[in-house]
Amino acid sequence: MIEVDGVGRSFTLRHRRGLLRGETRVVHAVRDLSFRVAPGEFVGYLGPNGAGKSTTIKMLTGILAPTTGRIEVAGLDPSRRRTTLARRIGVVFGQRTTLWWDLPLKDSFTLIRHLYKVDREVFRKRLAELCDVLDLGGFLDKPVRQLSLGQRMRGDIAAALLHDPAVLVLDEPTIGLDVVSKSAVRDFLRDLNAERGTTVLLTTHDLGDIERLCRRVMLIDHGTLAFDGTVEELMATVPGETSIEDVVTRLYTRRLPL
Ligand SMILES: Nc1ncnc2c1ncn2[C@@H]1O[C@H](COP(=O)(O)OP(=O)(O)OP(=O)(O)O)[C@@H](O)[C@H]1O
Repeated sequence: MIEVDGVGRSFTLRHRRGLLRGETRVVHAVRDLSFRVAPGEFVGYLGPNGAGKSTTIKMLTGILAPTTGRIEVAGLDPSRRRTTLARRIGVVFGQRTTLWWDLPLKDSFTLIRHLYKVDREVFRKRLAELCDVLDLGGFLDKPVRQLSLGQRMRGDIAAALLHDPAVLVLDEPTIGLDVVSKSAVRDFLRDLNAERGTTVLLTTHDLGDIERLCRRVMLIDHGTLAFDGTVEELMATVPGETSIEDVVTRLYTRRLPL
């Protein structure tokens, strides 16, 4: 479902002031990244700040084109077929909303139905299902700007799934949520993956998300893939440690690759 082969992405920065004014510097955000995600997998994508996670997600969703290498998501090259790909994937950015701020939540959903050309009857059924499992009924008529963070996040997740995508990419979907909202979002994602077989790639700094949801975890550092295996294999990389938080802290601070 996701194929990444030898992918790199660099950014060229030009110094605007000071002694180096006019000189350029190249930042290699991602280098020689390769992995595959099979249909129905639920994969965690971990890494310290600045490791290259968001850059990877932007390339998977077609927002950025890779400088080198090849990417295929749901059979398409994301940067060349972004519009077609949008019908096959759902994307949730925890730190910003894709909903219309001033409109009632349900109006955002209707706009999305038109954008994605979802059949009216299919949409009605899907929205009813999502309202039920994500418990959206109490705030469908409220403008998005009046929603709490937990309500907004559930709205964003519903919006990403209205067109029933085969792949869901989540960038920190539980950031800032209280324990109850977090648990509701996690339960929903687990059921979605188990029952509908949706492929999920999850970026998070919350290791509880990884523990509760992901069988497989990939770890990126300095733009390269440093670990790819099961959570148990990840734990075994630091013998004697029993908490995933301690293991990941040790790995980040010892500097990767493993
Ligand atoms: N548009 C850009 N221009 C220049 N440098 C960039 C750009 N986007 C990302 N970078 C750099 O690429 C590197 C990887 O950034 P990226 O945002 O992918 O990291 P991340 O793993 O998502 O970090 P975080 O956990 O803090 O969100 C960083 O050094 C960052 O400064």
